Amino acid sequence: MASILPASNTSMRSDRNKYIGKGFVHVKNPYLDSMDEDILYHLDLGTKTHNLPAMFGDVKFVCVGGSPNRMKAFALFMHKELRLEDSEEDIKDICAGTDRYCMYKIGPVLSISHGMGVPSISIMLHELIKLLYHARCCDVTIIRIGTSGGIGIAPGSVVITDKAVDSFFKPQFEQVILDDTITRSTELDKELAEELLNCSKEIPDFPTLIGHTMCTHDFYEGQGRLDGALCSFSREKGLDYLKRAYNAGIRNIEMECTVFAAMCRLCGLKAAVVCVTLLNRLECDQINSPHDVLAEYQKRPQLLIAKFIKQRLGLHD
Ligand SMILES: O=P(O)(O)O[C@H]1O[C@H](CO)[C@@H](O)[C@H]1O
Ligand SMILES: O=c1cc[nH]c(=O)[nH]1
Repeated sequence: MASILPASNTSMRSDRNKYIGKGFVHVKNPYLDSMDEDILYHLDLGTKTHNLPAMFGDVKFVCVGGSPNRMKAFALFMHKELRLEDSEEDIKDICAGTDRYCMYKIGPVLSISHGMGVPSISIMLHELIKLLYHARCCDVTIIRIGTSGGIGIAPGSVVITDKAVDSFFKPQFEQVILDDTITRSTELDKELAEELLNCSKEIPDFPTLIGHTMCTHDFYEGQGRLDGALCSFSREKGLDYLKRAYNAGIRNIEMECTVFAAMCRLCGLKAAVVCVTLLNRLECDQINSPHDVLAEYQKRPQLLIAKFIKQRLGLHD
């Protein structure tokens, strides 16, 4: 897969402005184009060392999720679903030179892991978005396929996010930049969410709903759990918070959706968040379903996204 550039082909200063608009992925950084080289350190890729347009120019769908194993499994699944001619052994981790993230390319689909939490996904997204920009990708759809804690819905339900909200139930992402806090919108693509919901209706016994998703900066206290190493509130207070979240339209809690929505929106990527729920937080804090049940739950967003991508590509089951 690696396409290494000859030493002479090093300039980044091509006419980049023409790629803004028209569905091209763009960056909002006046300094980038004046750099002679851009090293995507955590992806082990770079503009001088790799021919990014040749390697990634045809990417139309990017799927991201926390776990490296899940994203490898998704890549292998997509390879089967798209019935590509190359063999399964050809699917190699493009980022094998770093153990921060993994990345697989299956035809027009890129599958990438992002680790847990806002800082981890944010670093990956900076470099991924620059990668798509350097590769001159256009009309890219990006989907986070994750796990989450449900609120007031049956475990195993798939939630398609309409609004990504913070711990105060606000549809915004606050980023500390230098010693200032700036607020970015977390609006997601409504049509894409509806398209995904319609797609889910074609899969038998597939509980799916559209709802708000809350992003927290902690799995334990931040999500109202009583079972962390620290807990500074009462059972009643924790439950009251979760009930208020439910009444505000929140149906699940995870740890990346707000920064994901904010960054993708600013850079011209149509984005969706599709997470399965592993438990009902109004009933318990611990994830206690058997391993095989959890493994099957984790596959649900993958099934839906595979169906969606095949529909978009005009492939039928
Ligand atoms: O299943 P993933 O994609 O890792 O996402 C969820 O799971 C992790 C916590 O277990 C957090 O990263 C949360 O957002
Ligand atoms: O409860 C949960 C389950 C998965 N991921 C989360 O962030 N919270």
